[in-house]
Amino acid sequence: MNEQQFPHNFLSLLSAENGFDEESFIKAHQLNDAPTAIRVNPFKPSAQKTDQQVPWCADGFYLNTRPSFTFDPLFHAGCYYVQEASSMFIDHIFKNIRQNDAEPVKVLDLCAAPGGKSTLLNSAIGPADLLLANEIIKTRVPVLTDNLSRWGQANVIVSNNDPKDIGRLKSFFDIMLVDAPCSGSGMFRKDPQAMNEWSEANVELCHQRQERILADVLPALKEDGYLIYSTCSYSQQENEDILDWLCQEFEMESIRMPIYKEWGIVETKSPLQKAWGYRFYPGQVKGEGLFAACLKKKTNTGELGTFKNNMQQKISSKEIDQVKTYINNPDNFYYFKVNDDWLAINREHKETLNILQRHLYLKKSGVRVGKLMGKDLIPDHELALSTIINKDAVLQTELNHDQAIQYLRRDNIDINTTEKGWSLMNFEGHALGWAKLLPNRINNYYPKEIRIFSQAPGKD
Ligand SMILES: C[S@@+](CC[C@H](N)C(=O)[O-])C[C@H]1O[C@@H](n2cnc3c(N)ncnc32)[C@H](O)[C@@H]1O
Repeated sequence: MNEQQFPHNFLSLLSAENGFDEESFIKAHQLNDAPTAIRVNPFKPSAQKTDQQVPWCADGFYLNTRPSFTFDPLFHAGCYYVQEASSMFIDHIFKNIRQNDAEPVKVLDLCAAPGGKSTLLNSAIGPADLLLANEIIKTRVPVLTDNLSRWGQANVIVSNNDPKDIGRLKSFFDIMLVDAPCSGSGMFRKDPQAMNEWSEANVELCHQRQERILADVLPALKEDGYLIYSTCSYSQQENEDILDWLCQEFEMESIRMPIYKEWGIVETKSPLQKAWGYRFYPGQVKGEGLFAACLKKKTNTGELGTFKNNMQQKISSKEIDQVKTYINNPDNFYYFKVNDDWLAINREHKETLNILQRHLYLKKSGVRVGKLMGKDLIPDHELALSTIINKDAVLQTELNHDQAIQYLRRDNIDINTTEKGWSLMNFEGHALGWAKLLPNRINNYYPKEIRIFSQAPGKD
């Protein structure tokens, strides 16, 4: 790639940015050697072969080669997420603003699909904290719920709403991440096609949409709450200009982040000198293009009104006791039903769940445990992947790599077993899902929608 191959005017605009090194940027795009990185799941430790740590994220690691993740059962078990390294800077920001704050927090990830930053935030929060991961586009919600189900936590809710709907939850969240839809120039190296769609007119459209999204959702942030704003664009209109606008229109206060020179991140000051931002340029950092910043809200937008809780279904304590046998530390959770399904969420979140059920379209709430059929539980896939399951209450079958791939393809599995009943199908001790062991066959219950379709291991 040479400089002529970037979209018209793209490089000339970028070269005006302080701290931008054009030569290393062009070279990084010419070499086309985007680093591969994963972020490990702290709740599902596994023997990952990792090479070098991502400097701004303790769970992030670069890999020297890009393996076929599709054919790695540990990927399907939720032991790690494949995420480009710059994005993991959100972890650094989150840990800095959470440092001295022992109070539980409600965290919103507004533009969440496919869930890279949601799984990151889910790792960073504790059980008494809650994450609401929202995605406006309905068809993008399943991938978000699948990724969060793999992560295995019960302190997470997924919604499918417009930012305006969320904005009605006045002063509800302590921290919100707006990883805004943008013109995407930061992904040019990984996705050269994105260059064809880039134009100054589109940057302007994205800028307007970013302002609209932020104005709609900001009422939901508490006074003294934090907004983390990020894009994968290099354009000042989508980045520093947005920060100036937030400071001017909403009296927000910029929070400066500690960074080390050797990380290669460029700290910027917005044109009106109101805010700090953090820019990631390929060639200067080991990662893709990213912009991130953090601001504190200094105004009060009122409170959400109170209301009577009359939405809960009547449920029998006998049934709850039955469900509890499948859960570790069962008294830590609140159990509820949605249609015939039993779900569990960390008990601190009962009230919050109730409020969110009233205001939003919830697509996942805590962990779906399964359906009760008389004395039996028909276990849900989410339960298998969760870290709250009581593994002593169920059968477990350890699979080798070939058997695990057969299972993940939803094929017949070649195993000899004399056990009968529902069994977790494990790989290296990590559950992949359920199968039912019958006297003369095994029924494979891996969900059809997420099974492996490709036949031969290859690069993905
Ligand atoms: C940069 S992507 C988010 C990536 C995600 N945070 C991650 O780390 O995996 C932006 C998301 O914003 C969503 N989006 C698009 N238009 C939107 C709008 N008007 N309001 C809110 N979200 C929107 C897109 O569907 C997309 O999922």
